[in-house]
Amino acid sequence: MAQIELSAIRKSFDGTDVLKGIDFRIADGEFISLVGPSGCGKSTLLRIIAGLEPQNSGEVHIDGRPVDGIRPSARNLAMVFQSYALYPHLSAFDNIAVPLRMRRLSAIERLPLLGALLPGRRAKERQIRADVEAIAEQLDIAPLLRRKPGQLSGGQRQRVAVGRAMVREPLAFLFDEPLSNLDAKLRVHMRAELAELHRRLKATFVYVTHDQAEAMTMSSRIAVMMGGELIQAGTPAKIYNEPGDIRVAEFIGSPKINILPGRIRKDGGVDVLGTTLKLSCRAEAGDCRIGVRPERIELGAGPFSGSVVHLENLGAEAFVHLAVEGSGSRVIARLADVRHLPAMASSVAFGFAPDAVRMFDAAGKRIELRVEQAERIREPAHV
Ligand SMILES: Nc1ncnc2c1ncn2[C@@H]1O[C@H](COP(=O)(O)OP(=O)(O)OP(=O)(O)O)[C@@H](O)[C@H]1O
Repeated sequence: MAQIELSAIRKSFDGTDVLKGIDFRIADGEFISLVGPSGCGKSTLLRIIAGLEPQNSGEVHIDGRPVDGIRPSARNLAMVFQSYALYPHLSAFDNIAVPLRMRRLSAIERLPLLGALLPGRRAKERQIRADVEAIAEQLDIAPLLRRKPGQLSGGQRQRVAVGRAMVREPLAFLFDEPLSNLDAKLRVHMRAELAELHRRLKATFVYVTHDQAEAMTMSSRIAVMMGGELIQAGTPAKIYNEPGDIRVAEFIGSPKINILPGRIRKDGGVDVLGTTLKLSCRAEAGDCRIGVRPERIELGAGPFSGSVVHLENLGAEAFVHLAVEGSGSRVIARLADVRHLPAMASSVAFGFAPDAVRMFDAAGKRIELRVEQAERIREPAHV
C-alpha cells in the first residue's frame, strides 16, 4: 500500500490558478477526504495524483518515488468516479474482470474466438473467475454478477465499480464524489460501507467530496480546500473543534457555526452585542468574529435574548432559530431535548460557556483566547 506526497503542486487552466501550491503528505493506510466548496480544485488535485492531469509545477511521490511523467495505468492507483464509468454492455462480472483480462491475457488471447483456442487461456480465465468471485463475495454482489449495469441500483453499481478497482490490487484508491448520484438514504448507508471497506482493506483511500458530513463520518483525516489552497488538515474532531480559519469553521458542521460580530478592546477584553465576555486575548484591538457551534448555545438564561423565528423539530433533536434582539444577527441553537421547545415568536434568553467560543480576526484567522475563570469551563456557566 502507499504513502502519497504532494509538494508545491500548482495548476492553472487558461491563465487562472486553480491550485496555488499544495503541500500534503498522505500516510500509508489513511482515509483522507479532500473537502471544499465546488470549484476549489479538489478533483483537479485528485486527477493530478492519478496522472490524468499534468501539474504546471510541483511533484507527486508515491512510496517515495517520483511519478510525474509516469502514465496513469503505470501508477497502480485505482480511481472510482462519480459516474462509476462502467461499460453498459458488459455484465457486472465482465466489468470487474476487465482490468484482470487486460493485465493477464495477451492481445491474441483476448480475441473472442481465436483466443479461446489458445493453450493456457482456459487456466487464466479460471483464475480470473475465481478472483472476481472472491471480490464479489467480499462486496456482497455475488448474486448480481450476470446483470448489466442498467439492471443494478445505484448502490450496487457503486460496489461493482469498487470491485473493478479492487481486483487490480492498487497501491491506493482514489474516489471522486462516488456517492453524489445516490439518494440521501443510500448515501448514508454507503458511507458506512466504504468506511468498513477501508477498515478491511487497510488501503490508502483519497476521497473527494463537497459533502462535509461524508468527510466527517468516514475519514481518518480531512483536508479542507478553498480557492485552490489547502487551508487545514486534521482529524474530523480537530477540524470541527479547532478550526484554524473561519472558512473551515463555517464549512464543517451542520447547521453552520453561529458567527457574531465582536470587538477586541485595547485591554484584550472582548465585547459581543453589548456584552463583555469572560475571555481575553492578546490580539490587537479591533473588529473580530465570534463563532459558537449550535449545540453550545444554551437557552433559558444568559446575557443575550432573541425571538424565535423558526423551529425545526427532527424528532430526536431540534434547531431553534433566533433573531438576536438589538442586532441583525441570527443564531441557531441545537437542542437534544425536544420536549420543551420555546414557542414561535417568543423571546428567549441565551448564552454560551466561555470555552465554547472560537474567535477569528477580521481576516478570518483564528485568535487564541484565555478563559478568565477556569472553573467556568467545567460548569455550564454562561458568559
Ligand atoms: N479542463 C479544464 N479546463 C478549464 N478549467 C477547468 C478544467 N478542469 C477544471 N477547471 C476549473 O478549475 C476549477 C477547479 O475545478 P475542480 O473540478 O478541481 O473543482 P472541484 O473542487 O472538484 O469542484 P466540484 O466539487 O464542483 O467538482 C474550476 O473553476 C473549474 O471550472
